[in-house]
Amino acid sequence: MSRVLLASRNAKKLVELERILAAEQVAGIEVVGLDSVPPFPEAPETGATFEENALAKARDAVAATGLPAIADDSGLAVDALNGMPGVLSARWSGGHGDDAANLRLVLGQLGDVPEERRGGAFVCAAALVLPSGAEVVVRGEWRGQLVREPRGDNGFGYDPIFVPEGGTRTSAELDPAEKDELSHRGRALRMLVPHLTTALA
Ligand SMILES: O=P(O)(O)OP(=O)(O)OP(=O)(O)OC[C@H]1O[C@@H](n2cnc3c(O)ncnc32)[C@H](O)[C@@H]1O
Ligand SMILES: [Mg+2]
Repeated sequence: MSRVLLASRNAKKLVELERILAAEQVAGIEVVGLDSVPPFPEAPETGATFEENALAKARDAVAATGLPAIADDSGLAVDALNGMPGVLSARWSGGHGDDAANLRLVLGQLGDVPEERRGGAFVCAAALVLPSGAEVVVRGEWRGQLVREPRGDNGFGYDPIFVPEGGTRTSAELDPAEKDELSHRGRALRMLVPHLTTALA
């Protein structure tokens, strides 16, 4: 059994990462969170791309623990805001991880932008880094529309204002399994699974 570290300090994101991997039933691995390893300092996420940040988080985790690590860097890219908040999604309103304030700020910035220009995408770069130094990073995207009023209690972050393409409910109104099936994170992690299997099983 190989232990694999999921290097995220966002509890709700971590739940999704664990759930998606559990559904894939990868044989021979035991997934653990950062609470199972001694604390180590968190490097600031200063990369210009989701991929750079995901790799940096996974590399830090491997360097500190010696375990293979998976990290996710993700966010919302809004067309009418030229792809922002993008890599700044977690701290868009200033403080880190204030989901309600971040979402309110994006809604305010979009203002009266009409339906046809309220498109955007959730993006997730997922990185797997091994103690040998081997690395792989993949990207999943999930397109949708930004609504004017938040709806739903599931998920986290910008889920209450994002209606996935082809649907009518926000991603905060989807059941967890429905979100995982479609989401940027589900897509990225499922792309990573064959690499995980090859590297560790
Ligand atoms: O870096 P870690 O420790 O993993 O945790 P974090 O919350 O800082 O994570 P990110 O740096 O990747 O920032 C992602 C932000 O993008 C938003 N986001 C990412 N995935 C999302 C999702 O599935 N639904 C809603 N918002 C999401 C949300 O605001 C997150 O805080
Ligand atoms: Mg972060």
